[in-house]
Amino acid sequence: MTEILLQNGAKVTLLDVNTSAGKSLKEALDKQYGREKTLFLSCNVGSDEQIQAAFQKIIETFGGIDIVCNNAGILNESEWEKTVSINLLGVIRVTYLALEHMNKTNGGRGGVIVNTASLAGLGPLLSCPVYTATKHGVIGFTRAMAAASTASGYGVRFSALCPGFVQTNLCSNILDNLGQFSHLTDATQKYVDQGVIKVSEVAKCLLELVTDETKNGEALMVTTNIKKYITFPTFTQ
Ligand SMILES: NC(=O)C1=CN([C@@H]2O[C@H](COP(=O)(O)OP(=O)(O)OC[C@H]3O[C@@H](n4cnc5c(N)ncnc54)[C@H](O)[C@@H]3O)[C@@H](O)[C@H]2O)C=CC1
Ligand SMILES: CCCCCC(=O)CC\C=C/C=C/C=C/[C@@H](O)[C@@H](O)CCCC(=O)O
Repeated sequence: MTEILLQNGAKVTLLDVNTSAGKSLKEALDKQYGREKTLFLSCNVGSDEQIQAAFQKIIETFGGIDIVCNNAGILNESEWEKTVSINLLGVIRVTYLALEHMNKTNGGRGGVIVNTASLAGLGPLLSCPVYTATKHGVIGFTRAMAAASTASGYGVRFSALCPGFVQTNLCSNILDNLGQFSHLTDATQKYVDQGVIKVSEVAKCLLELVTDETKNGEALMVTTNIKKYITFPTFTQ
């Protein structure tokens, strides 16, 4: 995701609780894109203070915040409260703190916030009900924020990215983290066996949500053979 943003002219700040991984990635990106194009800051999305400090440093370094990608996430059905704290509460926390800087009614210059949900945010994944709940929550929060932003004149677009299985560390460790639902490994594997998508495909979808200014309140589903904007039921007469 970082690379596609850099390739399209953005300067990118990487925020991650994993300091060693973040520093290593920064070193690699420096060689390819130049030291001035990226910044790495150690940051736990569970901490208001760390997020606020990071945003302050970003503004000092790059002058403002135009794009936020809430991508931090875990899957651990044993440590389910931590899963909620990071996957859902972290998205809400970062969004609200970013809005303080991006909101046009607050002196900001607007922008776009893309939240990484999941296919499990659109349908229940039986082996990880809490993960499923967090991702459903991310989609609901994102869509509500999009409507609130439009109605309030914030000038900030919000959309959710809903990938199927993607070849990453999280995907590699899934079956170890199903907790009381580990007996449903085979059922989960069934979905994995339907195909795993490349990170580059997800990144292209991110770029579309960032650059297409008509996209607000969207949930973009991407799997090995489907890419579609989800239509949700409406209840107003
Ligand atoms: N891998 C997959 O099959 C899919 C993943 N997703 C979502 O994509 C997002 C990225 O996950 P992956 O790249 O797959 O997993 P990953 O495990 O490779 O990356 C997750 C990143 O989040 C960071 N992180 C974890 N807790 C954090 C915290 N408290 N504060 C800051 N950073 C924290 C980790 O250090 C790691 O760098 C997650 O939200 C995940 O739920 C959605 C659909 C499919
Ligand atoms: C096991 C956790 C995976 C963590 C990474 C992901 O977020 C991957 C999500 C990938 C697939 C999710 C599939 C969800 C399927 C459900 O919607 C299922 O209920 C579909 C039922 C309807 C159907 O099969 O037609």
